[in-house]
Amino acid sequence: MSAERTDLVAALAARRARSKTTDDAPGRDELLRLLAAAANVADHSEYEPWRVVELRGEARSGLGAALAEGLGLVGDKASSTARKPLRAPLLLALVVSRRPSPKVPAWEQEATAAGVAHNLGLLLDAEGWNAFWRTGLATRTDAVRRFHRLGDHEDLLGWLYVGGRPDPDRMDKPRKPRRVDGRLTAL
Ligand SMILES: Cc1cc2nc3c(=O)[nH]c(=O)nc-3n(C[C@H](O)[C@H](O)[C@H](O)COP(=O)(O)O)c2cc1C
Repeated sequence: MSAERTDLVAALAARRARSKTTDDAPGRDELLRLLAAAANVADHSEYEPWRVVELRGEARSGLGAALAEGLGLVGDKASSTARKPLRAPLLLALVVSRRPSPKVPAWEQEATAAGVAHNLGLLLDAEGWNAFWRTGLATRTDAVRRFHRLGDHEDLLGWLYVGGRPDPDRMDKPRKPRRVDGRLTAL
C-alpha cells in the first residue's frame, strides 16, 4: 500500500467532531480547494446534486433567528436557540439539490450530497480545522428554508460548524477503533 493511502486511512481513523473552536476559519479559496476534492464522490449520471452555503458573521445571527422562528420559540428560549450558530465562526450549510429524474431517484442524489458533506468534514479535519456536523428540529422548517433561499427541489442536510482548534499541537486521546466486525456480513 502506498504511503499516501496509509495516510488516508489514518486521517479517517483520527477524524473527530470537536465543538470548541477559535474565531479562525478557512477562507473561500481554501474552501474551494477542499471542496474540489470532496466533490469527487460516486454520482449517478453526474447530476452534482448538492451545493454548500457559507455563513459567516451576521449571517449566523440570521440563521439563529430563523431557527427560533422555525421552532415557534419566544423569549429566553428563542434567544438561546438564536445564539447556537455563533458557536463557530463559519457554518457551511449542506444542501441536497435534487433533479427530477426517472433514472436517478431522490435517495441516490441524497447519498451523493451526503458523501460530499462527509468528505468535506473529513478534509477540514485533516487540514487541522474543527468541523462538527449539526442539525436540529428546525433544520427543515419553512423559516430555515426561506433563510437559505432553498428551491422546491432542495433540502438542508444540516451545517458543518467550522473553526480553528484552540490548541492545534495538542494530541487528542486516540479514539477506540470502531467495532465493525458485526457490520460486515456475507451471504
Ligand atoms: C446528519 C447529521 C446530523 C448531526 N446532528 C448533530 C447535532 O445536531 N448535534 C450533535 O451533537 N451531533 C450531531 N451529529 C453528530 C456529530 O456530527 C458527531 O458525529 C458526533 O458528535 C460524534 O462525534 P464524532 O464524529 O467525532 O464521532 C450529526 C451527524 C450527522 C451525520
